[in-house]
Amino acid sequence: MNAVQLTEGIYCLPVNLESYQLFEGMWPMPNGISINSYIVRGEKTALIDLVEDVNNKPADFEAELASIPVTFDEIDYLVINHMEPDHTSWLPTLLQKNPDLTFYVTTKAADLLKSFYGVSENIHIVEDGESLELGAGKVLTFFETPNIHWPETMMTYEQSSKTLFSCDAFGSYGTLDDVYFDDQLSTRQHDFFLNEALRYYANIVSSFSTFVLKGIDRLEGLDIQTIAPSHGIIWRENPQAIIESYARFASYLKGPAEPEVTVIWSSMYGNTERLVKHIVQGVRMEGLPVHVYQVPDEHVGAILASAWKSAGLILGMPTYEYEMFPPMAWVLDMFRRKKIWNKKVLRFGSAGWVGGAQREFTKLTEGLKWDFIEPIEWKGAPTQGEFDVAVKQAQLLAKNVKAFCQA
Ligand SMILES: Cc1cc2nc3c(=O)[nH]c(=O)nc-3n(C[C@H](O)[C@H](O)[C@H](O)COP(=O)(O)O)c2cc1C
Repeated sequence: MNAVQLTEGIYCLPVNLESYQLFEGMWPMPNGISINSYIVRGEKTALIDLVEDVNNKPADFEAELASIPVTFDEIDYLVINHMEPDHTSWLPTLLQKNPDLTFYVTTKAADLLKSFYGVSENIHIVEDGESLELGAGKVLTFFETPNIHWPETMMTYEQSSKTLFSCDAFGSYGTLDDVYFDDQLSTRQHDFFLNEALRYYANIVSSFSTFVLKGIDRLEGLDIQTIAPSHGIIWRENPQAIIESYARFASYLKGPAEPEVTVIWSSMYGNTERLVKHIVQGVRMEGLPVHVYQVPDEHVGAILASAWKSAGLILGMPTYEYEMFPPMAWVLDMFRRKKIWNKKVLRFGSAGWVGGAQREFTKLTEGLKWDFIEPIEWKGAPTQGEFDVAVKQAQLLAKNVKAFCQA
């Protein structure tokens, strides 16, 4: 693949990771992901972010660099917006090819450069707002945006083209194959990338939502014509679309999220499962979209995206050894880690004798700022009475969600 030109002297070098890989070693990527590096060329040349040293992917990066053409010894500066290894793990090889390049990094990134790669020379630590003149009109300015997504993170802005190299912020899952810019997308592809942005956000960024909002505030007043993230599509027709999407995703932390309900259920022998269709019916009677996931069949990566976006959650799980069915406890632990907060919530589930799931549910959801309605728990098989209560409680939950979203 060739490098993709953004404008005179500025190129994207996207490298695709395939869908069989797990991102961060745990997140399924049904549509893969791209890792985008950028070249900015004035009289001097800067490389912004790097490729992961995995599955021979650096060979793609090298081919794209050669297509510009830029040789390794022509790279004067390596700007590292973010030290996570998906953007840096090929650094030792790059240094062998060009030992003379100068790093442009934040103070915290300099510490990580040493601990991850033993690099402590040729480092220029940038001040927040500092600029680097590359010549031929190209000027890079650096903005510290800590904790989107690691503490050392910064963004880089190229003044002449008004391009913001935003690293993980404004990124999405999904490979870049034959389209690279938002103006090349069909409506379907546009929706696809916004959905991939939501799933990426829920998996990778959601815990840092407060910092996302701070980062977006920090960019206030900056004339941004292009958002060039380190994952996914480049937004040059309407950069506000992805900025506003990220601001909206971040706002779900405090709620309300969207007027939708996510139902997540698990069942060993079908007693809990038998309530699901009545639950769904109750939500639909209130006219709200409802998304249904079975645990553990569905990976928590997909569930997180739906739960993050929904103002209402309904969770079904039976009792297992005096606690809840364990795969559901794992989902709830992930909800805690990823800050799935401020939701309207209903729980349902079958037990055999004394129960125990509800007790653990109460414990695991402490601190999530969830607003519960009366749970539905019964012994053994559900009766018509439980089916009726399921419809009624799901309807009540949906009503609460609507009121929450209108408030
Ligand atoms: C391995 C196992 C452990 C269980 N432990 C408990 C328990 O500690 N307390 C309880 O009240 N019921 C317990 N039960 C009974 C289930 O909660 C009960 O069968 C329930 O109806 C299962 O719901 P399901 O059909 O949706 O899986 C256990 C069942 C199994 C299979």
